[in-house]
Amino acid sequence: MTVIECSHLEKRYKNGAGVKDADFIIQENTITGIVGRNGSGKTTLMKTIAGYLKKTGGDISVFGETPFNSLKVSANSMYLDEYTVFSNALTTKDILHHHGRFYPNWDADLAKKLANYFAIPMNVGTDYLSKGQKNTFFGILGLAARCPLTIFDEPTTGMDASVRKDFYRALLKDYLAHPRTILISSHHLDEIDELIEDLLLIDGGRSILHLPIEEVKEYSMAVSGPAMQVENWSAQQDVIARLEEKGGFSTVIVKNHFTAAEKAAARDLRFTPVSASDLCVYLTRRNIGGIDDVFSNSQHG
Ligand SMILES: Nc1ncnc2c1ncn2[C@@H]1O[C@H](COP(=O)(O)OP(=O)(O)OP(=O)(O)O)[C@@H](O)[C@H]1O
Repeated sequence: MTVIECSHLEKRYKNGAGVKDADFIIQENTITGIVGRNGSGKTTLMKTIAGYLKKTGGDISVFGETPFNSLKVSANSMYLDEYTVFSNALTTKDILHHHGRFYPNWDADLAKKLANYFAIPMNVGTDYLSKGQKNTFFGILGLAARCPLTIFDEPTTGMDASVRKDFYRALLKDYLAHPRTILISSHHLDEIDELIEDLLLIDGGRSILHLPIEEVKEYSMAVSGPAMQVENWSAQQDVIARLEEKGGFSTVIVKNHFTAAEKAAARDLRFTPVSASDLCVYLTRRNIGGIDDVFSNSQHG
């Protein structure tokens, strides 16, 4: 069953930024990683899916309804980010209790065990938790609620490395036991590429790649060697990026759909796989040079 369908979706703010053209379908019971550079539109997209923001163009359907002002979408989805706010009159224990009253699939035992494992204080308001504890607590809410659609917007902000690892493991274990539709955004694709099934890459407000993560890992190849040979060989290929030439050697990133004969013709060239995370970097590169260029020839004037 389709849970989310976006067709040329737009959610533009007054300044023109936001989501400009999102086009994808997400099926029930999948974990999708949403990645993209800072400011690419991930949060805007996820908040539009959750019904927090109203689209300005195109189409969006979540559980068959336009999400903005939809009771069905709010009852069946949960959006969590680091800015989630609860009244300080409520302790963390109270918040767990109230979630149990609101979310029909709430697993109170799991929430309690996770809070205990992650050493979350239970007798304070969320303002008294550290940044990492607060986000871990929100992560626990997202897991224990077992909402049909759960949206984690950069859930591991502030978590230390071992908490991040444990959180993702808890997420995977609970998802396998209780499949539902999960969206998770992250700037660290290499941390979630074993967890997610599909990847949605956003760039400049547009969805530019939506594929199973295993296909993303096979999507491209780095081809290196003497610059002239690389140039000649790649002339007939789909080139994604050309890396800086050094000492007469160069590397191109090409789509991995060349034939065996084409590969055999590239005798002196070296083929290396490109990780999903590196591919996303190449697909969203800006042609504005590197950070070193900011400092070169300027003398700060
Ligand atoms: N309330 C707002 N009003 C105007 N522009 C906004 C607003 N919120 C976000 N934007 C702009 O919309 C664009 C997308 O922002 P968004 O927060 O969705 O990106 P993001 O991919 O989640 O970024 P990050 O990875 O840094 O969290 C950015 O250019 C941002 O400056």
